[in-house]
Amino acid sequence: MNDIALRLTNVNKTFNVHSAEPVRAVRDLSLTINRGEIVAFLGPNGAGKTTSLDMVLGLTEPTNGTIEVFGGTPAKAIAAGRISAVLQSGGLLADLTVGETVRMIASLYANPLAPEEAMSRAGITKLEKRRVSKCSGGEQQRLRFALALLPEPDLLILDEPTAGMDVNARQEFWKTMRQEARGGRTIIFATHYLQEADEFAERIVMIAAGQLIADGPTAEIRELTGAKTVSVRWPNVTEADLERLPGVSDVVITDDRAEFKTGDADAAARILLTETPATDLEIRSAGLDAAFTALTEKAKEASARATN
Ligand SMILES: Nc1ncnc2c1ncn2[C@@H]1O[C@H](COP(=O)(O)OP(=O)(O)OP(=O)(O)O)[C@@H](O)[C@H]1O
Repeated sequence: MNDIALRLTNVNKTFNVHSAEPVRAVRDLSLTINRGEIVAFLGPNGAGKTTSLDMVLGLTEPTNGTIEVFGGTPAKAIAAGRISAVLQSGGLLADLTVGETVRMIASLYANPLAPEEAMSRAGITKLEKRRVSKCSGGEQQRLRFALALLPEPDLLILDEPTAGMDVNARQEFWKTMRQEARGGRTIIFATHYLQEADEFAERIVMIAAGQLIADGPTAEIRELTGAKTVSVRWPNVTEADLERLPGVSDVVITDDRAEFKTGDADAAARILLTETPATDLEIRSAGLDAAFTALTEKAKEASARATN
């Protein structure tokens, strides 16, 4: 059996090709996603996430390059009910109730999941009789999720699925989604919430200015910046004491502790523990936020070099 769910090969999408200012929304994107993976497309506004996912969903065509979903075209995968999506907005009729909406969409499929089951899995059974117009943003997202489950897709695409949800709703949503993933679905979601990618995805594909800037397991992406935060207990320490350590920056001294960043945490730790009064040493990897900023800067520099 072929284990590949999605393969993009040198995909480009340029809007307004013939205008004076074409927009290169996606540039030479190549990646392979296997069945059962949970992947976050992470990037700032305008990075090209929605455009990439729209192409996977067959809503727009690449300018060039190829996209294969389960070995065929996106259109074929959609027709077979193997791929479905929870998109950012739109697509709901305000005057229908939640139950009517789910039953109506279910009637369009040959072998859908039972509407009650879809509502139950999306956690909206209690909302069955409520009009869509009266549902909160988060509840409407759950309804879209119930609709996406109807064809029992192998690949679920979620474009900023928790936009408009508060913290509790967001956590509930991801709890449901984890259960779906355990059932063997491939899940790809776009987000600019670094924490969401960090907590939920197994793999992060970082995109900035239409280009892939990093791709790997979540922990690996966090490691990519190299910089680590070192914290030690050292009463009466001064900034001058820390300056002799390698690559120190961002020093913060509070009460009896000092915290700083360094690109060579091992060397700093060796000196701290053998040549100074420092004790209780902790080393942390930089957060995803820092990794993202550093990688975006690197991508900008690379892009500037390429165009100069
Ligand atoms: N139909 C279009 N015509 C012209 N430009 C477009 C079109 N759709 C998107 N773009 C441009 O393509 C770039 C990528 O947009 P896209 O919506 O894919 O980014 P995104 O990463 O999903 O951003 P966000 O997080 O804000 O949703 C942006 O510069 C956007 O303005």
